[in-house]
Amino acid sequence: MTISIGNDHAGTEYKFEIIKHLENKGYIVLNFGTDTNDSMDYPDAIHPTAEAVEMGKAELGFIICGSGNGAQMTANKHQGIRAALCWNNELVALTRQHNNANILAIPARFVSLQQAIGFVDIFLTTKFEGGRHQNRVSKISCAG
Ligand SMILES: O=C(CO)[C@H](O)[C@H](O)[C@H](O)COP(=O)(O)O
Repeated sequence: MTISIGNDHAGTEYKFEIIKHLENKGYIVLNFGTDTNDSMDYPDAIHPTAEAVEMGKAELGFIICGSGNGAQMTANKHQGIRAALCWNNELVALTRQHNNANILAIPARFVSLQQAIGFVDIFLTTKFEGGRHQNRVSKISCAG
């Protein structure tokens, strides 16, 4: 499975640790940066990260910034993206089970690295439940 990942300067440290974790598990990772701690504009990294998932180049994605908000807002501008901002294990599981989220936004300044890596594992191993949830997910996209 191929994973898309991107971050702003607040998420760089966590991004590199998450990439190591994913590659150790055999995933192919597409890294859209940033790879430094120099201040940058998160949309510049998040748009290509989301586009890779939207275009099918990656099955799932992770976006990391300080609060996770800006990254999530940016990713959800892409028609094929359902990006969820989560800060505990239950929220991560639920957004896969109920929303079929395909990108997880991680608030690097508000969770530990250990928590973030745990979120990654839950996100990748939790399946969408379909059924009544599929009807709702199908309505997320604006008509037209
Ligand atoms: O998405 C964000 C804001 O909505 C992130 O938290 C950014 O990482 C944050 O805004 C960066 O702030 P900084 O003071 O420029 O480091």
